[in-house]
Amino acid sequence: MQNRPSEGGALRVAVLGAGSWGTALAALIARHAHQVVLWGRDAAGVAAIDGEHRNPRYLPGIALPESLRATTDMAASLAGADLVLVVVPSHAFAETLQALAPHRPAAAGVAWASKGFEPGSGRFLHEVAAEVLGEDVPLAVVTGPSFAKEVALGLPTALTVHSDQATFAETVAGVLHGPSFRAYTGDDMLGAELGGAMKNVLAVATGVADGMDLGLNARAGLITRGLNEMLRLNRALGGEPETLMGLAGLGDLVLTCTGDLSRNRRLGLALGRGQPIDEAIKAIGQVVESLQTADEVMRLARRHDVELPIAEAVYAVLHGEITPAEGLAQLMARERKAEYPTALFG
Ligand SMILES: NC(=O)C1=CN([C@@H]2O[C@H](COP(=O)(O)OP(=O)(O)OC[C@H]3O[C@@H](n4cnc5c(N)ncnc54)[C@H](OP(=O)(O)O)[C@@H]3O)[C@@H](O)[C@H]2O)C=CC1
Ligand SMILES: O=C(CO)COP(=O)(O)O
Repeated sequence: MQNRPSEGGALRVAVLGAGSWGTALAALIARHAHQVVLWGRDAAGVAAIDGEHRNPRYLPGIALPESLRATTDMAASLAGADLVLVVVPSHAFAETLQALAPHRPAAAGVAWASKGFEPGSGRFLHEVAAEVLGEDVPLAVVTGPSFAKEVALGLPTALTVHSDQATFAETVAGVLHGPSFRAYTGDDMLGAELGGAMKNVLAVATGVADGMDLGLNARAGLITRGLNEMLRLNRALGGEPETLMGLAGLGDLVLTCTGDLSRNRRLGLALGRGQPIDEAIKAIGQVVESLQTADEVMRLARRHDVELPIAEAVYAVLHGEITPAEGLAQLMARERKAEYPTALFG
């Protein structure tokens, strides 16, 4: 792996995490003529990306740009970087930030495309980032409906970049935006992260329902009432409702609840068909964020006294406390009530 000097207008971007999403985003940014170095911890995977321009484990059969460089040396990936994009699973987020901190060039802001919370604490990733990196480092979250495979294939995609610093959101959106990729911006990191995390839990619920052949009405009902759960927790936490009605919330919820490329939906499908959870996780063979996120969503819900019946049923199914059939019975037996007992907007 050899770094080249950057040319006019092109930024140097370090992408940390060489799984399916990190590789797809690195390839997208490299196709936009920026200089991208992808860091991964697996030497064989990195060698295939750097030398053969492919990632056989995570994006089989997809050609990557020849300009995309890859390395297992994190310090080398960060040398001269204008921008850092972290794309590891949420459980590895804090340790990756700690590892990158000493090598981050002073001017490089840090964005991430991971979806979830810090396991065990329920902390948002922007809270973790501010603590590890310090309050002065520009931070941004990249989120929205975006399956890695489709982005890697160059299919049209729209997502959103939220930051407290408008200029940093513009910088991050600027490297992502291109002929087949629309990157919007916003300033609500909390709402954006909440949507991206919660949709994974709700995708398990619709997967379970579809696995049990409960029909299309059940699926639409779960998506809509799931959105309501997102909005209720978001209101208690102080996020903007508009964020949840956009790409970071509704958009990603619809994608993940209906698209079979979703690993969280596939976990739900397997559980709904009666497959044991360990077998299902092994068969998926990639990160399934809901396994940690369900715990953290319920931790936040209890802390803020918000009722989330669908997320709670998913939590109980994932922990083997109830069967999918019992989860369904539990949801259907709930009291009849107003659709909006309290206003969610305004
Ligand atoms: N895939 C997608 O379509 C999308 C994913 N996301 C989010 O992106 C994040 C990453 O997921 P994704 O790329 O899909 O996951 P994958 O399962 O495709 O890949 C996981 C990657 O993370 C690496 N990894 C695992 N643990 C660690 C660790 N402790 N330190 C460093 N690297 C580690 C793996 O390395 P190794 O191979 O060595 O195990 C692998 O490169 C998740 O939060 C996910 O929700 C968001 C939008 C779309
Ligand atoms: O976040 C995603 C799409 O936006 C990917 O979803 P899964 O993690 O369920 O595969």
